[in-house]
Amino acid sequence: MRMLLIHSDYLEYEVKDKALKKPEEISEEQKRDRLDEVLAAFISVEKVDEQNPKEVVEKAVKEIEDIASQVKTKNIFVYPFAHLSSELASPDVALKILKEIEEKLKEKGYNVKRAPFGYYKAFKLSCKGHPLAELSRTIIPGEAKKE
Ligand SMILES: C[C@@H](O)[C@H](N)C(=O)N[C@H]1[C@@H](O)[C@H](n2cnc3c(N)ncnc32)O[C@@H]1CO
Repeated sequence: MRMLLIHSDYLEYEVKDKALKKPEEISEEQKRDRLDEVLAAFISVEKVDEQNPKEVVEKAVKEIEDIASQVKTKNIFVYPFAHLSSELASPDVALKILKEIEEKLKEKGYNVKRAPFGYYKAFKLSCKGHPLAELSRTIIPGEAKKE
């Protein structure tokens, strides 16, 4: 799994077209959304993650929690982003893993939104620009490498 984490004044998106034959079904409200004072986690789920989805979810949640506490926010935007890797996991596995990351963070008391899966989306982001505002993480079942 590859994650790009951006601490932002806000992240807002608007769903445009389908990017998969069968994207995630979404409600009218999910077609656009916004979160302020947010840690945006752009996530590419990779083929290697299919070997142990449970472990990858746990490690991703731990990394996100770690950074969220350093930048002092409880607002997390889980954003499916297929552009951080050339070895992508299948859409089914990727969606399952992203939903589990969302659920685990909610269980831990974070205010979490997840952008819809399988679409082209317009988005606006306002990176805060402090030293910890732009980070990346690589998570591989069995180990997690930091940037
Ligand atoms: C396209 C661009 O504007 C948009 N931002 C986009 O990336 N859309 C992606 C993800 O929502 C999702 N998706 C499919 N496979 C994966 C995967 N392995 N990991 C994460 N997302 C995935 O399916 C879309 C097409 O790849």
